[in-house]
Amino acid sequence: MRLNGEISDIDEEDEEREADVNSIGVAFPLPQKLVVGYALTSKKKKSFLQPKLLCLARNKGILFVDIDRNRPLSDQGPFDVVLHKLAGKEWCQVVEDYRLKHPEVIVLDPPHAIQHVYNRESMLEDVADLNLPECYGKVDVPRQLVVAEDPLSIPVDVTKAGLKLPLVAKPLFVDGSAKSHELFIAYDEYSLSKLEPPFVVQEFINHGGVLFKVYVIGETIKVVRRFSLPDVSKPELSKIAGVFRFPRVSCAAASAEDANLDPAVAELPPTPLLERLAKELRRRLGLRLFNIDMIRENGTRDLYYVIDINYFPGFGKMPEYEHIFTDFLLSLMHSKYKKRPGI
Ligand SMILES: Nc1ncnc2c1ncn2[C@@H]1O[C@H](COP(=O)(O)OP(=O)(O)OP(=O)(O)O)[C@@H](O)[C@H]1O
Ligand SMILES: O=P(O)(O)O[C@H]1[C@H](O)[C@@H](O)[C@H](OP(=O)(O)O)[C@@H](OP(=O)(O)O)[C@H]1O
Ligand SMILES: [Mg+2]
Ligand SMILES: [Mg+2]
Repeated sequence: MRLNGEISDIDEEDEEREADVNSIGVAFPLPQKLVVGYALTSKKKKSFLQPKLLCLARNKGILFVDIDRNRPLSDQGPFDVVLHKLAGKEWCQVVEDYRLKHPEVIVLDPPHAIQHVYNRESMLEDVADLNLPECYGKVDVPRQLVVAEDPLSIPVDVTKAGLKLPLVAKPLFVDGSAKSHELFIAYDEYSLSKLEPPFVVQEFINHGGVLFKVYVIGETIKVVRRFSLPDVSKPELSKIAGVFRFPRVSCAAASAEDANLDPAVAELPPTPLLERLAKELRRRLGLRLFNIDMIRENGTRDLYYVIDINYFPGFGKMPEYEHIFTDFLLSLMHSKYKKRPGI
């Protein structure tokens, strides 16, 4: 099946099969309700556009079409939905201009909203402002400060801000590169002066070595457990000095779903808490596709910290993402048509 010269996810063999069936008149053409243009890195295409997703989508009448970055976006399609995650200011501008010119197309998600979570300072601001009712637990963010340029002033700034050791340093900007996911643990504030700004310095929260990844796709949420960095004990802290580098720590982290964990560590955050958090963040961030990394302070039952928010994360690792994502796309269409006057 071709669409304005674009090749869809249906491969040639499938095309032939479809044509054969249609030519002898024993079946109707597959229903086509929704065209989704995608602009993704090859890594993302591989992890997200898996055969199972494409097959399910096709059965539901959803067609994924690869956007050609070398041609104007408006000349391609027409699309019902544009799904994108590519780095660079130029690309952001292309998508922003397209959104203004084509308000009828649902763009996932608006570039300005994505930029907001590509900065580790603004990323957590909305969580800090939330003030959710505390009936199911308290959600906070670790205390942090931004080191913009002068690393020599860090020890004084850390003391002034009252940050407790150990500390985590993370690059301020997230741009999809391996370097922007490099993390440092500092056992003393002086060692941080060796790092290259800009970065954020955050308090390390002991959390029993398990992290909760809360995936959000529209109104659906799904939480999984992942192994995380181990706790730092007081004796360890007093014995060790220096700063230690962890390249791409979260990506390397394995699933902890089937692990034999201490029940107090393994217990998932309460669903009503996660639902409220996701709903509020969806609204405040203006994003529909993201995940929230949450930890529970070790030794507490209900003190949670959000440490990271990722735009259009690795949904390929989310259980049942194929069904959830395709249903989400269809729901977008339903709400779009419901909004039309007279329909
Ligand atoms: N403040 C903290 N306290 C304790 N552990 C932390 C803290 N911040 C980060 N970590 C640990 O380091 C990991 C990586 O940190 P973070 O999630 O911020 O980085 P990232 O590169 O943005 O990850 P992702 O691949 O999810 O985008 C976390 O998954 C967690 O295991
Ligand atoms: O799903 P989690 O564990 O959160 O990890 C994701 C990161 O948060 C994303 O930043 C990665 O996507 P990009 O490589 O497109 O930034 C994303 O890459 P992927 O989609 O290729 O798996 C993941 O590494
Ligand atoms: Mg993370
Ligand atoms: Mg992240």
